[in-house]
Amino acid sequence: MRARKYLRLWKDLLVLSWRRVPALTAGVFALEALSVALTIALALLLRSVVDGMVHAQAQSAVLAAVGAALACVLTLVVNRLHGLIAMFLAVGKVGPTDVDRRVTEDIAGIEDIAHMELSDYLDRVDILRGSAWSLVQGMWTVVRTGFTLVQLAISLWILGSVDPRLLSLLLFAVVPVWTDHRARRIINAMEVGTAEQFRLQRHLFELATGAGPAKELRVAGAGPEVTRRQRAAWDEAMMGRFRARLRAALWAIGGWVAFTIAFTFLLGSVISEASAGDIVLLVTLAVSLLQAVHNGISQVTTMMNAGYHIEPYLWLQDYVKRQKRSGTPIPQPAPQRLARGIEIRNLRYTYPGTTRPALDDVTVTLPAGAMVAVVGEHGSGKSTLVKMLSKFYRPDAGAILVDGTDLAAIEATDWRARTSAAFQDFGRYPHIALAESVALGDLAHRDDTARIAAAIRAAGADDLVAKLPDGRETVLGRTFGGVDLSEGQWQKVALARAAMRTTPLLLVLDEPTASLDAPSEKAIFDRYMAQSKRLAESHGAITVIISHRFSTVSGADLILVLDQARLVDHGSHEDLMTRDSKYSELFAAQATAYRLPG
Ligand SMILES: Nc1ncnc2c1ncn2[C@@H]1O[C@H](COP(=O)(O)OP(=O)(O)OP(=O)(O)O)[C@@H](O)[C@H]1O
Repeated sequence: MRARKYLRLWKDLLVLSWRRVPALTAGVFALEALSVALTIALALLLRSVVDGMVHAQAQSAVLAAVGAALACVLTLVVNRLHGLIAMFLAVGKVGPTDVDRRVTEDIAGIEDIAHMELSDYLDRVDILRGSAWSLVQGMWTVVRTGFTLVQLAISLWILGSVDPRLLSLLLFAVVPVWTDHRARRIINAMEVGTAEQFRLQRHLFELATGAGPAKELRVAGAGPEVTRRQRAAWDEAMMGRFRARLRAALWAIGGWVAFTIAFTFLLGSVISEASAGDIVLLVTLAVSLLQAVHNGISQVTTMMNAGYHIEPYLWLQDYVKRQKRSGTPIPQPAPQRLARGIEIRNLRYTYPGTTRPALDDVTVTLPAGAMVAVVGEHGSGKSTLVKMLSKFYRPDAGAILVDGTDLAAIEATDWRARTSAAFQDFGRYPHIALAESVALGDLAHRDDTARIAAAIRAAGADDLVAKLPDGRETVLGRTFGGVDLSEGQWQKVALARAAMRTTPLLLVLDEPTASLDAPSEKAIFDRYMAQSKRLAESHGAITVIISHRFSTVSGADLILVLDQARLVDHGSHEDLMTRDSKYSELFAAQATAYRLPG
């Protein structure tokens, strides 16, 4: 089963290579065949040289010598060309462009984002990152191994014709192949086993050296501790690797020692019964046989090495297939407008790798056209709820019904096209101009400058644009030589992105003003209130806003109060304030702290 999958993958890659670079692909095959022919020809020509000399046939000896010299020169040329074409051009052209693209398309093709939190997935993607060339190289190694086997078979046939005992060399050759295989397996298991430690140490390294966390680490004096942990993670991973490599090396050396002893013994026993020409042929072929076995072994090793990349690649393909299969067979389009609203029914969700649900048995209806606020303490499940409304995760239990249709049955891309969102952990995209960054909110309208300008205005980012050296065309972020922004300014760009879509059914604002000053916050909220009303009137859109500032949510039509993954209360501000609710408790606490009017 596994072998069949490997063969199918190699066949796919060969077909891909043929389609993409047919001349180079044919060239590699031709060079491989030529290389085998030259090796055998050289051995036979050398025998003719010696036999010609022994039997005083000068002319045939000279001719054979010229042929042998030509074969040597050609072998050198073929080897050079092979290295250039096979490894540099064929692998380089197909690997990064086609295979890497397949991997990113596969990953992007998964509807939800739950896999991005699975360590299983992360470990494998870590291995696959930038290693597409290795998959293609693996395929070419298989082709090369095929030609090596042909060379081996011809060499053995000629050796057998001199003395059949020499055929037993093949049996001895199996020993180092097997021990090398074992060694590779030990190394593969170790690579996967230590991937998490390496990811951890890389993360800690970035933490210790990155500009972002530098301030916090210095103030807290946590730098040495982060460095200590990074070193510990590195040492543990390296020690694991060292031990595995040592064991692997012992296996490999053992196999080679056994083979060399057998080879020497066999040569010694047949050399006395052969003619002078045969002896030259035998030695030449034995050397080439040894070379072929050695090549075969290193090719098998490379193939095993490719297995290290093939396994995660196949796992990812299977995973993508399973995910796609588990979706709705015939997804439905999102409605044009919301008539009733979104019904959340007994919703439960637990993040992969955790045991406590982030949302548990949440039931509530968000009426069409409503402005809904979600409040609750940190970690109560607010962001999880809006991410589920955006169809990023599949519920463990319960459902989200959009005008009566299960969200799970609605085409994800269609639903996302009708969703506008500014998330708490918004993206920065520090390599493109501000206008382009805003246009990412709705790529279909990326050239609509009027819409981009309106989105910037809606997010209150006009002032920011006025201050930038090239206005909307200013490249943002220091990483690529652009202008860096403050946290609040980045957040305004994210908000502008969320304002690009003019007809969303769902507008999600997860702490949209957390990094903004009070006047900006007030102005933006007033604008969002107005926008929310406009969207509600035109197509029944629902706005869901998460905020820790109670003064801003009190105007919402419906307030959801989450506490430890559960919905503990819901209603309007007035409703909730008249009751002895978690909301009134939190509101009172904040009012005392900020002297809010009740
Ligand atoms: N990617 C994740 N993997 C595992 N657990 C997570 C993940 N994201 C959130 N959680 C956990 O789920 C629970 C709810 O998190 P969520 O982010 O929804 O809370 P929140 O109310 O939005 O918090 P905050 O106000 O701090 O943003 C928390 O216990 C959190 O630790």
